[in-house]
Amino acid sequence: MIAIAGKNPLDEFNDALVNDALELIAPCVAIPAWAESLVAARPYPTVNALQHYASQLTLDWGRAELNLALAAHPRIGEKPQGSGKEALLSRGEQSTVDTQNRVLKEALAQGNTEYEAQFGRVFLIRAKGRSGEEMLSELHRRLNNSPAEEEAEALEQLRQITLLRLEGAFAQ
Ligand SMILES: NC(=O)NC1=NC(=O)NC1=O
Repeated sequence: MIAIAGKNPLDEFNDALVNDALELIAPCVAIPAWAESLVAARPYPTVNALQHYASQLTLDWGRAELNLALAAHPRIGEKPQGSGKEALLSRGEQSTVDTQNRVLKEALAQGNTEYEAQFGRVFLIRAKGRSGEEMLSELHRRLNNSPAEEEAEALEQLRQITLLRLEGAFAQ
């Protein structure tokens, strides 16, 4: 949440120095080029215009961006560690996962291990609004994807996570 006394988040972002503006949106996704392009196109007349351009920029993402971004996304079902903004956001997004449910927790851990063995990267899913059970069934479904299908699905989930975080950062 970009909250500086008195100014609305959009004005704050538009008026900020480049490095401050980059810092404001860095927690959305760990893809520097995305943040740099978004900051370079300031000022934005509305939050909608900002979000539209941010969404357009995500269409260029491929495997390299996916692998870059995954470093900042803890596994589903593992309590996101760390004190950074990303960890805070991840904890919020994953708050629906009932980590007290040992059976679910173990099934997610098992699924994550299988997924990583099969696709060579962390399973990524937009967790906000999804229960742990829903994410487990999505994980099982996606284990049947081909590598190409799965890369496309993972990228779409990364786009959703990123744009939801951006929305949150500019919410009044
Ligand atoms: N591996 C993941 O899917 N992680 C995450 N999904 C989210 O929506 N937030 C995360 O940290």
